[in-house]
Amino acid sequence: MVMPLVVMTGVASGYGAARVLHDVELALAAGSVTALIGRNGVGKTTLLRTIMGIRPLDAGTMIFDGGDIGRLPPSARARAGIGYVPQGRHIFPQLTVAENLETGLSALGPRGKARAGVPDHIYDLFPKLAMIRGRKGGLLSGGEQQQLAIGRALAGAPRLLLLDEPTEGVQPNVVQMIEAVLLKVRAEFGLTIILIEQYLDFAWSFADHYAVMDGGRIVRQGDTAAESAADVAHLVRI
Ligand SMILES: Nc1ncnc2c1ncn2[C@@H]1O[C@H](COP(=O)(O)OP(=O)(O)OP(=O)(O)O)[C@@H](O)[C@H]1O
Repeated sequence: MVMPLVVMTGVASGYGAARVLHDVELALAAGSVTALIGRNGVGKTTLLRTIMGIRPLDAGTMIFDGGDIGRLPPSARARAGIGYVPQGRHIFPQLTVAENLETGLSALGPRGKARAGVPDHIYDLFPKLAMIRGRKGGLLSGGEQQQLAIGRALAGAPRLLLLDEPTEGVQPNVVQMIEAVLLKVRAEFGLTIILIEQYLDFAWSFADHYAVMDGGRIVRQGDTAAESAADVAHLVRI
């Protein structure tokens, strides 16, 4: 059997005394896309933060590519190959599009520092960003900011990409474009992806697997090809 790229066992995490994640068990095959779904406040964002190392691993183990990353700081996890597109995008408003993208190169370590500028393939994936590369991040539309946040994460050449609600606050035609780009990078780079997504139609069109969170645990998971979104909608509805 091929070793999964990510294996989480008994993962617990939270915010100080407020324990949010309890005993999370999740394994991701290399090249797979998993939609992480669930009601508001059940711990989806906290799980991505814990994988990235922004929240501490209070219990359990986190294996990435055969190595234990559970105690590594976020910068080391980024260098190991984990890219993160946070909810709200967190782009730098005073930096230009090009400068924002360059911050993503730090995940490449010394290779990134030696690199002159943003790799062409990022602008090829997002032609709009090439057109507005000199514009300040704070002036971009929601859809442009989302493209920038994804482009910045991809500039670090991750093998695991964590996407927190890429469709939030983005117009339908931009959602389609983002979906097309994600499918392309997945096919070209064999990326493994975890996607937090409220729109089940989008989740089902893009992901191979789904995992439902409730109360800080994964309470159900399966293949999107084997079940319809309607089968799990009641677990997600507010
Ligand atoms: N910085 C923080 N400090 C303390 N508690 C927090 C913090 N961030 C989130 N929480 C709490 O952790 C719990 C899980 O939040 P989390 O954002 O992980 O949920 P979520 O499933 O991603 O929800 P949403 O879909 O609304 O983004 C919630 O009860 C939330 O209030």
